[in-house]
Amino acid sequence: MIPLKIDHVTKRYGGNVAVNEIDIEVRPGEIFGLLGANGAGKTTTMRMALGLILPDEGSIYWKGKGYSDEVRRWIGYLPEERGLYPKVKVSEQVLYLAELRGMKRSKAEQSLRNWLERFEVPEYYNKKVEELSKGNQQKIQFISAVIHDPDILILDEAFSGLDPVNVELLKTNVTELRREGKTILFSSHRMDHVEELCENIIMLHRSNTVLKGNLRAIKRSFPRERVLLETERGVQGLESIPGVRSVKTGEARTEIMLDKPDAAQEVLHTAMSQTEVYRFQIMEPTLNEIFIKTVGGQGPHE
Ligand SMILES: Nc1ncnc2c1ncn2[C@@H]1O[C@H](COP(=O)(O)OP(=O)(O)OP(=O)(O)O)[C@@H](O)[C@H]1O
Repeated sequence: MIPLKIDHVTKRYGGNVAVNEIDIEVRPGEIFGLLGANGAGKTTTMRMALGLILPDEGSIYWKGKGYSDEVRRWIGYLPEERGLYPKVKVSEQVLYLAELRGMKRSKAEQSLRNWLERFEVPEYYNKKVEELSKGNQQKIQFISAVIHDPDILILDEAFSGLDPVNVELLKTNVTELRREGKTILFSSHRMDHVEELCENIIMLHRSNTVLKGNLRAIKRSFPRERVLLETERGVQGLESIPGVRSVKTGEARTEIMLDKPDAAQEVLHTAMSQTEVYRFQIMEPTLNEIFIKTVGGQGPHE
């Protein structure tokens, strides 16, 4: 049974289509990437996956079922806009949210203490939210999303506002949840995070699906237009090779962008005819490059 299935879903606001005929299936033990530029339809999709708004066409199934109170308890949500009350104690509000989702108080207390340990902040149990830094509030928000041990997790910009150490800590916990078999829908503008965590993705652009599938296969399907070159001495004349778009020479290496992937061999010949080549690598496109190419220069923002 697929834990989260978005089946041919369309959502309109007035006359505007916010999401057009999209299909998403997220399996157990999977982090599925939901990508798109501003206004592409990601939030609308997540709100439907949470059961907060209804599709106009198509259906959403959680473990094969339509939305109900039971389904609500299976879902954990980390919203992009953080919504903790500053004056209320961490334990009070997280335990309240856990009880709302059907958890017994004693079990919720134990779970909260475990999660605070996992995030290396056990002392926050009795602190007010306003006493915590923004990044640490983010950890508490994440804990609120997972405290009731949901099978389906919807994470919107999970790592925003965190320093690099805490990004790693949260990533470790997200991958641990994947290992436990959770089903995770992951929306982010950070393509490097998506590349690291997601096996499958969907890319939306102006409400439509423009790319979908296995990330490795998607990367293989795009032409390899970037060459890295490390040589003993500088190489002359790379710019004038037909099919070379640009040459950027840095301290230790040269990066060559190609219009025609075939030009790579001529780049290598030219370099070898002039000096010793330490490294020659034809690079796969990064997801960031694919994103920019696919959504027509409307790049992702941080
Ligand atoms: N409540 C609403 N009423 C009217 N239009 C809406 C509403 N919510 C979203 N839209 C429209 O639907 C489209 C998709 O918006 P959505 O918020 O889903 O995009 P997004 O991909 O989450 O963008 P962002 O990255 O900026 O958060 C946009 O054109 C937006 O203006």
